[in-house]
Amino acid sequence: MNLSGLNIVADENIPALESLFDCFGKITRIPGRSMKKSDLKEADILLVRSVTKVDRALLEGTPVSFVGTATIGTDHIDQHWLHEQGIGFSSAPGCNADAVAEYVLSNLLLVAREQGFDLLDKVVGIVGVGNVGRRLQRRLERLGVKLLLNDPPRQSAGTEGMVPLDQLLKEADIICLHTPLVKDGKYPSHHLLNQDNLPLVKQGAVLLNAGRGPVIDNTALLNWHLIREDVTLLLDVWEDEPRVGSELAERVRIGTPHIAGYSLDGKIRGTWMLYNAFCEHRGLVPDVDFKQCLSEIVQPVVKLTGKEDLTDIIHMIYDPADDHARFMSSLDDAAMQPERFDQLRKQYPVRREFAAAGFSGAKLASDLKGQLVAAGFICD
Ligand SMILES: NC(=O)c1ccc[n+]([C@@H]2O[C@H](COP(=O)([O-])OP(=O)(O)OC[C@H]3O[C@@H](n4cnc5c(N)ncnc54)[C@H](O)[C@@H]3O)[C@@H](O)[C@H]2O)c1
Ligand SMILES: O=C(O)[C@H](O)[C@H](O)COP(=O)(O)O
Repeated sequence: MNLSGLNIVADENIPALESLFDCFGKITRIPGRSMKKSDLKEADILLVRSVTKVDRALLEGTPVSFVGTATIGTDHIDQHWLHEQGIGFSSAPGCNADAVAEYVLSNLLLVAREQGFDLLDKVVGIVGVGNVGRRLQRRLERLGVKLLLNDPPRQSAGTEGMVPLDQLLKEADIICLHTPLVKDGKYPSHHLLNQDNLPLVKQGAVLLNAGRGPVIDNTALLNWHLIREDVTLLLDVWEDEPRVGSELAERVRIGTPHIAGYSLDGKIRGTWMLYNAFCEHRGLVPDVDFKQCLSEIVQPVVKLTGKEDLTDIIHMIYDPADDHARFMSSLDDAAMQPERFDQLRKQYPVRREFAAAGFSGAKLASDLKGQLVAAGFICD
């Protein structure tokens, strides 16, 4: 690596920055939500997360020549303007997709246990079958769950087996939203679920959104849910986050502060992907392996008594009820204050991905072992 002396300005919530970017120069960490042009007067590299709007207003007149976002979503970035200006750009596609798929699985198993149903008797509809949706599809299929898939952009590119959104809404018992937030073009997803199509949702269905808040019109959702309390809501993302109205929050079975993708593995993978992208941008050869970045993080160990089922084991690694309890205790009468929402995210406990788990104690029964492999654990 023969590059140093650059100024790197980064969101304070990006992990593993020092081990990956120290070699390029001086790192200044600042809060992403309030980042402004004056913070970037001398910046060569800007590294953000989803809470910083990166556009002409932020960057014009600054020396920034490379922008990276350690996230999957890119709706906060004006990529067109960056391209016009010749500013290098990278996001981190798929970096936390496993974490989101695991968040969904943990949530669905929680609801199944509470409501006394078996996921195998339900039809799960996945809207948006990209990095997240495909991982979820694979795990549910391997567990034997029936699926309906909707992804018009992929369908028009030739992928078979998709159904129209209205059909999915009418026929699925569980609906999971994993589209990006797109406001224009041929397949906009802004308010994809709205007052016109929410009434199509089946009696007693489960509706989960771990994409972006504005993919569901939250005002329409609240009004509809006042008369459709039979539908179980699981929301990780909110239309006006970091502000969340209590009226909607109090109607959800699981409400979380946009943390579906917050595994430590996923966050560090995001930083590592930006490191690789920056090396490529400057014609450098990367020399840090992803495994090296994780080497000092403690491995979670599941201690088995022999009585656990799949839900128990998954919830030993990640139980969404804990996040929900923290979220609800942060609501005041009218709303979740933006500072509190951000604080919950900043102080998020270490969460590892299923594949990182080790096992001790009782031997795994072979049928449970098969389910764990299907769910994304590696347990040989
Ligand atoms: N809650 C979280 O913590 C979290 C974490 C990661 C990603 N996300 C969000 O989830 C989104 C999806 O992530 P991904 O990695 O799967 O992205 P991806 O780009 O790999 O896949 C998105 C898929 O959605 C499809 N799509 C686009 N517009 C659509 C529409 N109108 N209707 C149906 N399908 C549509 C695309 O064709 C694509 O296949 C991200 O853009 C991000 O906004 C949220
Ligand atoms: O797009 C993504 O990757 C996720 O939504 C990500 O988890 C957002 O986290 P943030 O950047 O807001 O910390």
